[in-house]
Amino acid sequence: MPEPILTVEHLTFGFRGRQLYHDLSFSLAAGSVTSLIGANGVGKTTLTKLIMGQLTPTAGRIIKAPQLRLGYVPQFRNIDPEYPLSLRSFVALNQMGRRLPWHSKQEKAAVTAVLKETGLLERQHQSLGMASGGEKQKAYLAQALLTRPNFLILDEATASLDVNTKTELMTLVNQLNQKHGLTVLFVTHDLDLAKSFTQQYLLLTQTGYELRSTDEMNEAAMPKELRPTQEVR
Ligand SMILES: Nc1ncnc2c1ncn2[C@@H]1O[C@H](COP(=O)(O)OP(=O)(O)OP(=O)(O)O)[C@@H](O)[C@H]1O
Repeated sequence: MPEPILTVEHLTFGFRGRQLYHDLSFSLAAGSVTSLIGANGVGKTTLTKLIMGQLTPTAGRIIKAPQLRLGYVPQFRNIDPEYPLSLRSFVALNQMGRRLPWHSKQEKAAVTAVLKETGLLERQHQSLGMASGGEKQKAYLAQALLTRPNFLILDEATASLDVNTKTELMTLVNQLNQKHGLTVLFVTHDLDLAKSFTQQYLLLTQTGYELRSTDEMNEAAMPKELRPTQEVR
């Protein structure tokens, strides 16, 4: 069993008197692919914020392995067709801490590498505003990959994509997992995607939680809101 890259111990947290988790404990092995599932409002995004250090636990602790480097792919939001940047320039926005006002050779090579890895290289000069939903989502993924994370949180990253595009994105995420040993935490409502593309699931409910292999997932026992696959409107 690989070392845990993240351990949550006895976590308690809530907002204004409403407790979201009480005594939540689990650990994620380096290189594991986990879906984080649960009904609307149960606290999935809040848990990702606690992991990213944007919120502080009321009790308990979150232990990160020293080598952990987090990347975050946000929920897909459509982008104005007039958005002025190309896919390439959008991805390069995440090149933080540049000392020079222009991109060095190495920085350009790093952008090219992530564009290639996400299959966007040929379309790099396409405007982001006019790109397809799948290309936009891959651009967010490429942007997150630019900082070379070894732990990627995808927050409902596929929610408004069509089935083929969701499958393509998750196939790419699985390839990154296999090639680089990337640990993945995939926040989703989609049980089919969780079963097909993740090894285990962390289910949050109002009364507790469970972390199990997706092979053992019993869809009929899942919270009602999760059972039908959410489809694209
Ligand atoms: N900053 C905040 N202040 C107060 N309440 C908050 C705050 N952020 C979230 N909440 C509440 O905490 C609960 C959990 O929110 P969270 O976004 O983590 O749920 P979620 O499981 O990700 O939901 P969804 O599936 O709808 O995205 C919700 O009731 C939400 O309204």
